[in-house]
Amino acid sequence: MSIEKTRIPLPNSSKLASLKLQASTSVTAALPRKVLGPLPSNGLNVGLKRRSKSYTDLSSITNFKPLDGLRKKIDPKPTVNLTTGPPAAKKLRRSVSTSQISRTNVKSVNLKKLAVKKPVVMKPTNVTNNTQQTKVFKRAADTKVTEEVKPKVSKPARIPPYDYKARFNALTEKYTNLQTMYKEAKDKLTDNESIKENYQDLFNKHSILQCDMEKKIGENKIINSEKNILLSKVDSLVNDIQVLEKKYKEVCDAHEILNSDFKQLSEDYKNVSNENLDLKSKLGSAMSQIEQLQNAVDSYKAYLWKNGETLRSMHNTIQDLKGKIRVICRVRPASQTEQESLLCNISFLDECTIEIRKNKESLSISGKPTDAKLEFTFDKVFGPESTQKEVFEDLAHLVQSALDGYHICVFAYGQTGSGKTYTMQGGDSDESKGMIPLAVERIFYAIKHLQCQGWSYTIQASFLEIYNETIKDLLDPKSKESLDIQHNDGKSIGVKNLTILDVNCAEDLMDLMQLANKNRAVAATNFNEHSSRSHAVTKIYIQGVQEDSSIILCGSLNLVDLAGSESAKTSERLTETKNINKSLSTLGQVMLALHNKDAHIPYRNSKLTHLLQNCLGGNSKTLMFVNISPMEECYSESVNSLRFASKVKEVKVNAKRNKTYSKMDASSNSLKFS
Ligand SMILES: Nc1ncnc2c1ncn2[C@@H]1O[C@H](COP(=O)(O)OP(=O)(O)OP(=O)(O)O)[C@@H](O)[C@H]1O
Repeated sequence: MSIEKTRIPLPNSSKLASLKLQASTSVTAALPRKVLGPLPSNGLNVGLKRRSKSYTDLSSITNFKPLDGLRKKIDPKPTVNLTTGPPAAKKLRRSVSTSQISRTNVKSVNLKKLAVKKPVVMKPTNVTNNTQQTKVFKRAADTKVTEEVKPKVSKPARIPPYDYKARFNALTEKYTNLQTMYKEAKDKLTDNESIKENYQDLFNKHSILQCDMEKKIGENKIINSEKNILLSKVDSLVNDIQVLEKKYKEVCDAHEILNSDFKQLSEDYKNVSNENLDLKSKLGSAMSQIEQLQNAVDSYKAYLWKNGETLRSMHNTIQDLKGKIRVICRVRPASQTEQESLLCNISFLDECTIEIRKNKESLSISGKPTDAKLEFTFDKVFGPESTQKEVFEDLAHLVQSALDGYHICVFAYGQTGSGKTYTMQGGDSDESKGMIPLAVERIFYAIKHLQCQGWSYTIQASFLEIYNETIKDLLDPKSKESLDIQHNDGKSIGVKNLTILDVNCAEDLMDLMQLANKNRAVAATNFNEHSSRSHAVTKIYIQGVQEDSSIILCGSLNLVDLAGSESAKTSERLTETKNINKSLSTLGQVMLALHNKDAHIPYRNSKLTHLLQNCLGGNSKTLMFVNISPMEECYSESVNSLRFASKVKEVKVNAKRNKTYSKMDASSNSLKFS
C-alpha cells in the first residue's frame, strides 16, 4: 500500500462533524477490533476528534455510502483465535499485524498530518506479495522514524472552503482509499473465511488427530507394556544366551577333547584294522591248521577210543581175575569205652590173611591148651588203623566197572556193632566218609573225564530198606503203595513203585542219603546204641551214552548195609532179630548153593537174597566187606562172619558187560537195564 500525501481543504464545522462520525464509524467498522486490536489513543479517532468540525459538512454533501456497505460486509466478531489457532491463523495474524501496522502508520502519519492541517492522502496500492508488504512496513517504519525525529515538515496547503473541487477531489481520493481498504478488508475476510474453513478442517483434522493420538497413546501404552514384557524377555533371553554361551564353551571344550579322542581312536582303529587284517590272514592259516588238527584229533579219538576199550576190557579182566565176588575183611578199632575190655588176639599175617584167636588171659583162665587160632585169607584185610580211603581203593576199581556198564554189588556183612554202617556210610568228617559217599564222588569225578571222550552220563538213585521182610521206600516212607520185587523183562530185578530220583552232582546224592538215613529203622542193641535193624539198599543207576559210536552203557551200583547179626538169646527184639538172622542165613544158603553150583539157588527165601539175586549169582561183580569187632565177647560171631565170608569168596559167578548199540530214548526218565 502506498500512501500519497494530498492536501485536502477542510470542510466547515457541521460537515466536518458528520464526516468525523462517518469516518470514525467506517474506519473502526471496516477494521474489526478483534482482528486489528484496539485502536491507538493517538490514532484515527484522535485525529478525527481534532478535525471534527472540518469533516462534518463533507459527509452530508457527498453522501458517502460505500462505507455503509463496507460496514455491513465486515464481520464484527471474527471467531478465529489467533493466539491458539493453527499455523494458518498465525499467518493471518502476521498479515493482519502488518496491515495493522500499516493502518497505524496511516493513522499516525496521515491523521497527525491532518491534525497539523497537512492532510496526507494514503494512496493504497495492491499488496500482492510479502515483498510489497515488507516495503510498506519499511516505509511505515521510516515514516515512524521520521515522526520520532519529528522533522519539521511544512504544513500542507489548506483547501479553502470554497474550493469545492479540491475538496471533492480530496474526498474522492479518500473514498478511493477507503474503497481500496474495503477491498483489502474484504479480501482478508475472504481469507478469513477460507482460513476459518481451513481452521475448521484443521480443527477437525486436529480432533481426528487427537483421537488418533489418544488411540496412539493407548496403543503406545500397550506397546509400552509389550515393550516392557519384551524387554524382560530380552533380559531373560540375554541371560539364557549367557548360559548358552557358557554351555557352548563347555561343549566346545568337550568337543575339542572328543575330537582329540576321536583322532586318537581313528589312529587306533587304523592300527587295529591293520592288525585285524594280519590276524585275519593268520586266522585263515590257523583255521587250516585247526582243520588238520581236528582231523588228527578225530583219528586220535578213534585211537583213544580203541585204547579206552582195551583198557576197560583189561581192567575188567583184572577184576574178573581177582574174582567175581571179592571179599575184604575189616577189623574195627576198639572204642574208648572198650579199651579196658578183653579183646581178641587178632594178627594180620599179610595184607590178605588174618589170624584170630581168643585172648591169652582168657585162655589161661580156662587152663586148657588152645587150638582156637584161626586163619582166614581174603582179597584184602584191613586192621583197626586203616582209613576209609585205603579201604575204598579196591572199591574204586569196581566203580569204574559200573561206569563201564557192569552191575556192582557191595555189601557189608558182620555182627551188630562191628562197623558195617561206619564202613558204608562213614562219619560226618571229610576223612571218615564211607564207601557210599566216596563211590558217588568217584562216579561224578569219572564222568567229567569221560565227557572229554564223548561220553554223557545220567545218574539216578533210590533208597530202600528191608525191615521184618518188608520193603520200605526211604525217600517216601509214608507211601502206601505196595513195594514188590519184580523182574523187568525177565532180566533185571527192580522194586515196583520205588522212588527213583535224578542226581546231578555228588551233593544231591549225599542229601538224599541223609534223608534216607533219617527214615531208616534204628534201635539200641547190646553192642550198638544206634544199631541198624534193617537191611539198607542204596542203588545208583548209571547210564552212559557216546553219541559218536551210538553206544549205550547201563550199569548200577548197589550198596547194601546189612542189619547186624545178633544172637537171638541176647536180643530183646526177638521178631526183628529172627527176621534179620533168617535173611542172613538165607544169604549164607544162597552163597553155599552158588559155591556148590547147585541147580536151585534159594534166592526167594528172603527179600534180601531175592533183591540181590543178580548181584550174587548173576550178571554182576560183588564186593563183600566182612566187618569184625575186636571184642573178645564177639569172638564167636566174628569167627562165624569170617567163615561165611570165606565161603562167599569161593563162589564163582560170571559177570557180563551190559553194552548195547541201540539209540536211547531221550524222553525216558527211568533207566532200563538189560
Ligand atoms: N573203622 C572204624 N573206625 C572207628 N570207629 C569205628 C569203626 N568201625 C566202627 N566204628 C564205631 O563202632 C561203632 C559201631 O559201628 P557201626 O554202627 O558201624 O556198627 P554196625 O555194624 O553198623 O552195627 P549195627 O549192625 O548194629 O548197625 C560206631 O560207634 C562206629 O563209630
